[in-house]
Amino acid sequence: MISARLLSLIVVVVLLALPVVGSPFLVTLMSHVGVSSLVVLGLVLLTGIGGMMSFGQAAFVGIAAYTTGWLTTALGWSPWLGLVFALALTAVSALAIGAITLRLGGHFLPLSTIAWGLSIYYLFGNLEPLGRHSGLLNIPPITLGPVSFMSQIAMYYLIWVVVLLATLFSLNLLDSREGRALRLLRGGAHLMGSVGMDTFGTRLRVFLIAGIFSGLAGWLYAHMTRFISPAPFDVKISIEYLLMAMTGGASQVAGATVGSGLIVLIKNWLQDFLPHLTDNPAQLEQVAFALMLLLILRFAAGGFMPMVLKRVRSTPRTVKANVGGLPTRQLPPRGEPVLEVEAVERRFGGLIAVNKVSFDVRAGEIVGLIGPNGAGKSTMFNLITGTLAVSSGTVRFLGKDASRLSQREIARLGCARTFQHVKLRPGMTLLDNVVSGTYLRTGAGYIKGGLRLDRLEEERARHEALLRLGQVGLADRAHDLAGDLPLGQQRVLEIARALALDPVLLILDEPAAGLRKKEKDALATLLRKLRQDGLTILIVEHDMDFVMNLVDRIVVMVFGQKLREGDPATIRKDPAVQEAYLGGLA
Ligand SMILES: Nc1ncnc2c1ncn2[C@@H]1O[C@H](COP(=O)(O)OP(=O)(O)OP(=O)(O)O)[C@@H](O)[C@H]1O
Repeated sequence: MISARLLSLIVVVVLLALPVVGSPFLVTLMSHVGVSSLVVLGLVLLTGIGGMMSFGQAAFVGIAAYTTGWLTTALGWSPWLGLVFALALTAVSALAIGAITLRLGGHFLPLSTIAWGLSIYYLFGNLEPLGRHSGLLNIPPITLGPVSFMSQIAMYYLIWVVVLLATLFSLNLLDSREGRALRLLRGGAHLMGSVGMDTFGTRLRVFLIAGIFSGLAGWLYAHMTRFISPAPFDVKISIEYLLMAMTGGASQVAGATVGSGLIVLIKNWLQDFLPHLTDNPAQLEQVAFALMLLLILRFAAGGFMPMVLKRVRSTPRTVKANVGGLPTRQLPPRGEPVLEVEAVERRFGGLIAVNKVSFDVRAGEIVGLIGPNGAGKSTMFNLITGTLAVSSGTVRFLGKDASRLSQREIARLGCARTFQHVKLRPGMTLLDNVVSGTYLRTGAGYIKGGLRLDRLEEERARHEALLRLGQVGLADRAHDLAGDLPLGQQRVLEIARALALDPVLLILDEPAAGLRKKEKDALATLLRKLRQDGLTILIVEHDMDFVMNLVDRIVVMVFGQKLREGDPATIRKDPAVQEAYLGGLA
């Protein structure tokens, strides 16, 4: 085992020493690895972590390269001004393309990036001022005061400084508030909305960051090679970038450099070796790459980095105490209406899942919503939390009409929920899953997160999360992965995440399912304690003993309608309710 710190130090020392000990050819090759790493780093964030496939990254590299290339050759501007305009144009293109395509689900996003990549490639090849397919020549080198980056060695150092800074920024970002939003993207919009995160905004921002990393690569590439033509910005090269990400380990930041290094070196070796085998080495190179892709998918789908990380020791960061708390909200006085559901209806085509149901929930009480399978309970929860839109009727939350509000807005008002089908990020620790619940109580954005200017707030959020984990009895497993918990305990973990929102109303969908008797008792004790502290709770649960001994009031639903409402003792004796449950309550 080697420590992560020592390994990083070794990498930096090797990179520093390489121009001294390596051949000029190796230095040039490694500069190309660095440029590719930047693009692939963006793909790690976008595809590996965010789950969005893009075949258009080479086009962003091209936009930046051509912008700086044209401005510095045709207008004679400084490469630094070229950088400003190259990044600005890349950012505007990424935002425009992202705004149009990122709402598309399934295969439409990758398909649209192919279309975009192809159109940009043909645009470069057909515009007279950009030199058509011959490209732009004599692009000037970068200079900084007396320092010129004309030599390959100077350029090498500049490129790797940028790569290391971008890598650090990405690592910091992933360990920040917005980075957690990015890591939750694969959990889906309902999970993100339930903790107040903006799915589309997060997708757009990471698309922008990946575009800017590609833009930086394009700027460096243009002033390194001093000549550009459309070929390196083709969709084929975008596929190569994806191959690099997969080879390194698409969800690992360090995988970007490792994957770029491996593919650039293999490509270089193939270019030396294949001419001995065939007269048409270029085509055989494509075949070799296709084979490599298949082999990686078959035998090492996670890429190279996870194998390395198994041998790297990293100790979890301790959670600091005495950092102060996050802001908390004032709970409404006991007995005041928190939730008012009035004649709410939800149709799915011809099916009426919830049919003009009305009830209310008052501050400081626990209300149970029960009914046989398919009665419409989960649909009702989804209507209350904004996960589904009501067909008609009104949902009022703290006196405010919330019928048309989004999930995020309802979460912001103080409504936190758990899900019938658990929604957690299994590859994140328990602590990180719960910290994601503090999203609305914290404010650090991308810049603060990436530059690590968010530490005090982050420590407070982590402290808060540990307290919530302690409340549900999971503090000793804070640094374990959520996916390692049994399903019943994952439901309890969802409660801790919901509590981290500092809610007024806690909505629990079958929280006791999968728990053992002792764990159910502990959960009931926790919910009673929360009620005592003034929290309002609405709960769907099939375990009748659990519900009857816990709640103050029960609403019974059958076939989408409200059948009865009353205290547990009355409901237990009600013949209509017993009939609905086929004698199950008697
Ligand atoms: N998205 C949907 N599209 C179509 N029909 C749906 C949808 N969601 C729920 N339904 C239907 O609405 C009805 C109520 O379902 P719902 O899941 O709300 O019931 P439930 O009381 O929560 O049941 P269970 O206890 O089994 O979870 C069912 O007939 C279900 O098939």
